[in-house]
Amino acid sequence: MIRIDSLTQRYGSVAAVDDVSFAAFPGRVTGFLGPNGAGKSTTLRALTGLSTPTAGRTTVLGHRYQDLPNPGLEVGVLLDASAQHGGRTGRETLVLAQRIMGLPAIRVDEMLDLVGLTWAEGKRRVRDYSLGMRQRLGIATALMGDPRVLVLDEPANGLDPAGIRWMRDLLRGFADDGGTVLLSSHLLSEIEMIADDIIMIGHGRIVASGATAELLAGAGTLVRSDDGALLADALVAAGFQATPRPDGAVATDADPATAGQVAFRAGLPVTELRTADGHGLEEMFLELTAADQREGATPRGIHHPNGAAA
Ligand SMILES: Nc1ncnc2c1ncn2[C@@H]1O[C@H](COP(=O)(O)OP(=O)(O)OP(=O)(O)O)[C@@H](O)[C@H]1O
Repeated sequence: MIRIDSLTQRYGSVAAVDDVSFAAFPGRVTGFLGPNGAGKSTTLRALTGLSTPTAGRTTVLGHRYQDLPNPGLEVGVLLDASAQHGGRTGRETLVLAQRIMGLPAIRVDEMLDLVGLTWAEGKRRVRDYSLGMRQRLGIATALMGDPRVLVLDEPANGLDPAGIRWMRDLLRGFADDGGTVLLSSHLLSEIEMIADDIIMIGHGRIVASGATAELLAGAGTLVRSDDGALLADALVAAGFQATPRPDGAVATDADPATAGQVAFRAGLPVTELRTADGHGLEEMFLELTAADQREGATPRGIHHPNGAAA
């Protein structure tokens, strides 16, 4: 599990990330979606200990990344595939990672196989790799320590359609085996296809979050009580769909009056009850991306100004 709690990162007077909170859960692929410059990389850098946040806290599996004694065994990270040393071969890059993590040498060949890099490609220098090959090498490094969590910044960049499908299947399998995947992208179409949950960021703030299907449908009712899990159980028992959101609210296909009655019968005091007003995710994303709205855009619709993590 990954938690980002009230993270703020300022560069001078600019808040690249402004009071951001969310969580990524085991068994799920969480897509971190936002236009260029929204604050995705800044958040992931703070999460992986590469920068010290101005305020807030980030944890992976309950610990700060910096406090993990052998982080590669817990968290696979790929932030910038082009940052690998161009003078080393792909194989040398993996051997370094294998030795740093104290793993058996066989892992290098296993990882080359896993990411579809041939023996000959492994012998080539990274500077002669295509971006897609670098992404595969980066994913091989990230997976080498058999971690339970993956943090990937724009991993599909440079992959061809077959490569994107390969990566999608790989991440799906990783999550289905109980792993936690957090990956960023500036492409809604890519995130839609791969992510179970979406966290959307714009101008350094979370503007929408929740289960992908629910966000894309964008309608229904939003109901909140102190115990979101119990409330979701009660709604499901009453025959409705109910999805607990990372911020503690529950989205359901019950109408607001019915959702309120279900909560009342379950003895759960309702603290918020409203129609999820269906402002489409795509429209919101386009609004954020529109060049003429880069400054001062007011996100609407499924909007969680507090962005509280579950
Ligand atoms: N070291 C830095 N110094 C000053 N400003 C920075 C620094 N790093 C990032 N920023 C600014 O912070 C904002 C967020 O950048 P960030 O790289 O996190 O965005 P992003 O969502 O990852 O974008 P992209 O999709 O283009 O990678 C941008 O306005 C960027 O210019």
